[in-house]
Amino acid sequence: MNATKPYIKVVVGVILNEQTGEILLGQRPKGKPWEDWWEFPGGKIEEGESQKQALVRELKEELGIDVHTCTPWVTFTYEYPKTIVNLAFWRVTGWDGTPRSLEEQQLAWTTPEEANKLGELLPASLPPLRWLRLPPHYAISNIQQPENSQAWLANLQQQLDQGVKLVQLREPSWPDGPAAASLKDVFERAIGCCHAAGARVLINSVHPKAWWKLADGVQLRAQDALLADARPLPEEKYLVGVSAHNTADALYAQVLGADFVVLGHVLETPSHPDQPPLGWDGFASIAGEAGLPVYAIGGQSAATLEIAREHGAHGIAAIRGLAG
Ligand SMILES: Nc1nc2c([nH]c(=O)n2[C@H]2C[C@H](O)[C@@H](COP(=O)(O)OP(=O)(O)OP(=O)(O)O)O2)c(=O)[nH]1
Ligand SMILES: [Mg+2]
Repeated sequence: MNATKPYIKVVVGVILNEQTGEILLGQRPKGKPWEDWWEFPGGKIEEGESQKQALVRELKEELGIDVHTCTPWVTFTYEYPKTIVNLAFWRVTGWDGTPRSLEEQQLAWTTPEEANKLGELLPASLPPLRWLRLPPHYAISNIQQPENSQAWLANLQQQLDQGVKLVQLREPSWPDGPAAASLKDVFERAIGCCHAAGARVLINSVHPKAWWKLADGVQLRAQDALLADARPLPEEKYLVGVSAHNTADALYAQVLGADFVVLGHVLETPSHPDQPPLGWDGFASIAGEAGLPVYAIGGQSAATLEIAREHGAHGIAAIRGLAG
């Protein structure tokens, strides 16, 4: 990056109506750089302010609302022709008052999918719109044995019925190996169930590369991500997730152009009894640097989604089912 450009720290609110999935965007006021371009409400962090203080102040100034529920989401840096902007995106889910235009800017509620119909969006705001399409729950398979396949498929169907929209197929210890034809059969059936329910499926990189495109993308193990020198599947059609255990793994996911990170394990978990957990503070400090949406993994269930979000998670990933 060019060090002579001004470096601006900005906080941005993803104001989310959790019932409809809509977000609030605004058009930049006349007379400002990028006038008339659409953006998330927000602005520059002032000297001595925390991100949260700046967020609350900006949304009061621009929209007249009093934010009471918000959590850090993704922070990343974007280089414009004349400036370098560090953008801290926060999810805003609770506020008093009705957003109204206080800077003569147009406002619009829209979905992440439809946002581009409003007009031109600030370039740095496009990745967040893509990330917002990632669901809060990421279910991970745990079939283990061919004889468990039927019961597991039934359990998968139950999770899909409960609204799970993202699934990872990961069977590193399949008896005939992770490339077995018997496993491919089960995966093909699982992919069929997921697609019928409008859910996307990623295949773990322990399985043959030829299988990844049967699904909607790949979940790279940390060690496989470090060996890749480019994103292994194109962005238009596929998702790429990266598993991370530390800051270096998470930063490398960003270098690869991955869509998201799965970071853990956060809490004690029977699947990793020997390694110490990151804990929520360890998770938060790595997630804050990842520059991508981060799923928390390790000891997660629906009951931990809120605490995960308070520590900067996009959502949670779990193999033991996400209910309860
Ligand atoms: N608010 C906001 N700013 C964004 C987004 N994407 C993006 O690149 N930016 C950049 C544009 C600007 O360079 C900077 C935010 O500056 P701003 O002009 O909104 O700052 P401000 O509200 O404090 O306004 P001002 O008092 O300085 O006029 O961040 C976004 O989605 N929302
Ligand atoms: Mg602003």
